[in-house]
Amino acid sequence: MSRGIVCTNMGVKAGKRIGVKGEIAAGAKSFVLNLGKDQANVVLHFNPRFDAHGDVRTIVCNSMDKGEWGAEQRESAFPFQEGTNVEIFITHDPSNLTIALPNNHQFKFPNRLGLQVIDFLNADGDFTIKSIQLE
Ligand SMILES: CCCO[C@@H]1O[C@H](CO)[C@@H](O[C@@H]2O[C@H](CO)[C@H](O)[C@H](OCc3cn(Cc4ccccc4)nn3)[C@H]2O)[C@H](O)[C@H]1NC(C)=O
Repeated sequence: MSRGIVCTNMGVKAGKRIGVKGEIAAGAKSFVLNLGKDQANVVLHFNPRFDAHGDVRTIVCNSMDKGEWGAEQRESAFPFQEGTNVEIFITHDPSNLTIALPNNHQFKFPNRLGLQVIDFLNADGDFTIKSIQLE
């Protein structure tokens, strides 16, 4: 499995929206989007698990601060199908990130790092990014 795309110096300020469009592989087990300052300071680790680490069709989110994981947060909605294209939108403010998913699902995750600018994004696992929109 190839490691995914890495974006740096994105300069996305609070209130701006990041749109990530990509393809979920057929037979997908899990994929990751990490957003933050850099790979050791991740304000959102977004990890839909089709079947991984004992989780089935569950979105697991976390943060990483100076290389240390925070507490996991699990979401009930799982509007993903393996082998399909999907678009995910992320916005942030000083308190929260808002993640908009297909089928009008949306949830919030705390901005534990108090990050004001998102510079880093990477993808990993069974997901191929096709486009990234900064608006
Ligand atoms: C109950 C005691 C064990 O707890 C388990 O501990 C696992 C290991 O720490 C937890 O799994 C980790 O959860 C982290 C978030 O809290 C991350 O998701 C860890 O994965 C990091 C990662 C791997 N990759 C590469 C990758 C990603 C997707 C597919 C293929 C490769 N990219 N980021 C993932 O390994 C897993 O979420 C956790 N489960 C629970 C219920 O707490």
